[in-house]
Amino acid sequence: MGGKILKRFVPMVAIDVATKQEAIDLFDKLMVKPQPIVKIGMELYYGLGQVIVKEAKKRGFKVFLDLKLYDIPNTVHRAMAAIGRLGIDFTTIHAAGGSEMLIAGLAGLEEGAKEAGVKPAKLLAITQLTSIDEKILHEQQHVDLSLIESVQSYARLAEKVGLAGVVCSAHEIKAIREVTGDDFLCVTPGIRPTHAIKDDQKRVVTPAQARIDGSNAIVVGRPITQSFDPVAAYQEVQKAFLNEEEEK
Ligand SMILES: O=c1ccn([C@@H]2O[C@H](COP(=O)(O)O)[C@@H](O)[C@H]2O)c(=O)[nH]1
Repeated sequence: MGGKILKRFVPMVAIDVATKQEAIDLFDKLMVKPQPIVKIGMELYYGLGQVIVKEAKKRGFKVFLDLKLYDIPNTVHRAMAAIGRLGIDFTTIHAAGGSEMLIAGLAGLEEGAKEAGVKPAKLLAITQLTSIDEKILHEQQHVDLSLIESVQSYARLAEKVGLAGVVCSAHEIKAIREVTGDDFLCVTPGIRPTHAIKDDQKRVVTPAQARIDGSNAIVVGRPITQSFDPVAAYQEVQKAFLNEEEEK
C-alpha cells in the first residue's frame, strides 16, 4: 500500500430477509452509531423493488444495492441507468461478463445518476463468489487458473475499465493489491466471527482478520440478522473491524 492510509467503510449489513416488515424492523434496530451501510440484495429488491431502497434512505442509511448484473452490454447499460437513478452508494456487476459489459454498465450507471442529479454509485465487480472454492471452480472444466489467479485477473480487468473496486474474499486482498492501485476497493463478504457457523460460505475470514488483511469494507449478513440481538452482533463486528481492540 506504499504507506497510504487505507480507506475503511463501516460494515455493510446484508439485509437478506423476505418481507418489508422484517427489513424495516432491522433498519430501525440498526439506527445506531456508527450507522452501518445496508446491503439490499436480490431477495428484497426482486420482492419489493424501489420502495425498500427508499425506506433505507429515509432512515439515513447508505445503500449497497447488490444485484450482480450479468447480461449483454445493452441490457446491462439500461439496467444500470435505472440503478443509477436511485441515488444509491454501491452496486455490483459480474467481472465474468467481460470488458464491454463492464464499460457499458459503468456508463449506464453514470448516465442514470446524472439524469437524476445524484452522485454515481461506486461500481464493484464480483470476482469469484465467496461460496466458491477450488473444487467448485474447477467443475467448470474450461477454467485453468487457480481461484486466486482468477480473482486477481478479474480485479486487474475491473480496474483497467475504471470500476471502483471488487468484491472478493479477504484471503485474496494481498494478491489483488499486487496488481491494482492504492485506491482500488476490496469489499469482502464471507465474514464470520469465530463463534459463527459458515453456512454456505467457503472462503471465510473473521472481521478482525479482514481488517489485518486490508479490507476496505466487510459485508456481514446472517451472523447479524439472524442473531437474537442484531445490534450487539453488529457492534461486535464493527469494533473488531474498525478498532484496534479486536476479537481473538
Ligand atoms: O462473493 C460474494 C458476493 C456477495 N455476497 C453477498 O454477501 C452477503 C453475505 O451474507 P452472509 O449471510 O454473511 O453469508 C449475501 O447477501 C451475499 O449475497 C457473498 O456472500 N459473496
